[in-house]
Amino acid sequence: MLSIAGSDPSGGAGIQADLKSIAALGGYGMAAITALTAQNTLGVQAVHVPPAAFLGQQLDAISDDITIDAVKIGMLGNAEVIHVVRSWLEKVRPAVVVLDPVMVATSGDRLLRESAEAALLALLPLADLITPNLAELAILVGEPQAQDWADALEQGKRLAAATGATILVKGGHLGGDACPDALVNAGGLLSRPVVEVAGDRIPTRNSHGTGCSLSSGMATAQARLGDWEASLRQVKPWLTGALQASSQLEVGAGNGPINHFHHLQQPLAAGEFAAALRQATAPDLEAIYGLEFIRDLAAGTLAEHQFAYYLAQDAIYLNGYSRVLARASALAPTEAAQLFWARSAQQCLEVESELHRNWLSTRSVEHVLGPVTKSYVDHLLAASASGSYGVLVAALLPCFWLYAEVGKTLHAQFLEAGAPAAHPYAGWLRTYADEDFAQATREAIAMVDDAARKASGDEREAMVEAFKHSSRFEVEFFDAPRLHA
Ligand SMILES: Nc1ncnc2c1ncn2[C@@H]1O[C@H](COP(=O)(O)OP(=O)(O)O)[C@@H](O)[C@H]1O
Ligand SMILES: Cc1ncc(COP(=O)(O)OP(=O)(O)O)c(N)n1
Repeated sequence: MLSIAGSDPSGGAGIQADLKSIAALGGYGMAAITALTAQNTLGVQAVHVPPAAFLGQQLDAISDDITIDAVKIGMLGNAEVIHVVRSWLEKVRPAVVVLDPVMVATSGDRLLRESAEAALLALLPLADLITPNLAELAILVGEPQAQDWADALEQGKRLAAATGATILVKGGHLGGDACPDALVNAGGLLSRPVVEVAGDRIPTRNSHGTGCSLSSGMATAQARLGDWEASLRQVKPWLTGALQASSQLEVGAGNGPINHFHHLQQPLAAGEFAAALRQATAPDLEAIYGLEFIRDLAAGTLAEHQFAYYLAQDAIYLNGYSRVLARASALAPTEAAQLFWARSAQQCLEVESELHRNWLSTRSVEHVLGPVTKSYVDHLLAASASGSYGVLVAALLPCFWLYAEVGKTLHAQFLEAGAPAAHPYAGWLRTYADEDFAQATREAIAMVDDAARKASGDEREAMVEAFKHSSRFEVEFFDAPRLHA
C-alpha cells in the first residue's frame, strides 16, 4: 500500500497518519513524500514543497521494484507535483487509486495552492475513489458548501458523474448526533447509486487526520476486499473507535490525533495503572494539604464546631460507603476480592459506630446529610449502578488512598511536634496512620490495578474518570466543614 502525501511531523495527519492506518488495517505501508509541513495540533506553521522531480524519483524507485496493490493520494501542494503524480499514475496504473483532495486543513491553513485547483480537477478521473470533505466537495463541483446531508449527497452525485469515480461523501463537518458517510456512484459499480453507512458522532476535538486515515484505510481495505461497500463497513467502525479512544493519547493542546491502534491495546504491566492514578491524584492531594481545615486540624486551631461537623458527615458517609463496598464484594471476580471488599464494608460500619460511640456522643452536632457528603455518596452509587466492577472499585479507591496518605502525613507531623498531649485533637491524630488501614489501602490499590489490566480500553477510561471524581470529592469533603458547618 503506497501513500503519496505530505508529512505531518506531529504524527496526526499526512503520511504519518496513513502509515499508521495502513498498519492498523493489516497492510504493508510505503510512503512517497510530496511536501513537508511544519504543523502540530494547533495548525500549520509552514509548508515546504521539495522539487517535484524528486517525487518522481521516489515513485519510480518504488514501482520499479515493488508491486503496489493500492495507492492513496493526499496533500499534493502545487501543480508541478500534481503533474508528476499524474504522469506516474498513467504509466504504472495501480489497481486501486484513492484520492483525498486535500486543499485546506481543518485549522484553515492551505495545503494546496489555489492556482493548482484546476490541475487537481484534471487528476480526479484517474482515481477510483475520491474522498472530499464538505468544503472540498463544494470547490470540486463549483458550488457553495452543502448545508445538509441531502445537499451533500446531491453534490456527490454530480462529482461522480463528472469524474466517473466513486465519491465517498463524508458527514464529518455536519452538525448533529449522527455522522454518516456515503459511497456515491450511479454507474452500477455499487449495489445502489448511494450506499450510506450510518455512524454516531463522537464528541471530541481530536479529529486531526481523520480524512487522511479514512482514505488510506479505504485503500488498504479495498486492496484486500475488492468491494468499496465492504471496505467502508470495515473502515468506518475502526475510525469511530479511533476517535473514541483518542483521549487516551493526550497529544498536543489543539485538535489531537485519533488513536489508530485502539483495537490492539497494549497489555498493562502490573502497577502501571495504579501509578497513573497516583499521578492523576497528586493535584488533589496537594489541594488537601493546602486546605484551612487540614492546616488548622494539624495546628490544633480548628474550631470545634467544624471538627464536629466533619465527624458527623464522616459517619453518614461511611454508612453509604459501606453499602457500596458491599456491592463491590458482590461484583468481585474472585473469592479473595469478594472477601476483601466484604471485610472492608464491615470495618467501615465498625468505624462508623466507633465514631458515634467515642466521638459524636459527647458533642452536640446536627446529623443532617451535607451537600458534599450527598454528592460524594451519589457518585459512588452511580458507579455501583454502572455494573462495572472496575469502575466501582476505582471510585472507591480515593477514600482509602487519600485518607491513608493524609493520615500518615498528619500523624508524622504530630509526632514531630512531640505528640503534645495538650493538642485539642491529639486523640484523633493518634488514630491516623493505622498500619491495618495502610495494608488495606495497599490491597485496594492492587485490586483496582488488577481490574484495570482485565478491563477494555473504554472501561479503563471510565475507571480513571470515576477515580478522578472521587479524588476531587475527597478535597471537597475536607473543605466542607469550612463552608457548611
Ligand atoms: N466527530 C466525529 N465522530 C465520528 N466520525 C467522525 C467525526 N468527525 C469526522 N468523522 C469521520 O471522519 C472521517 C473524515 O471526515 P471529515 O472530518 O468530514 O473529513 P476531513 O478530515 O477530510 O475534513 C469521516 O468518516 C467522518 O464521518
Ligand atoms: C500533511 C497533511 N496532509 C493532510 C492534512 C489534512 O488532514 P485531514 O485528515 O484532511 O484533516 P485535518 O488534519 O486538517 O483535520 C494535513 N493536516 N496535513
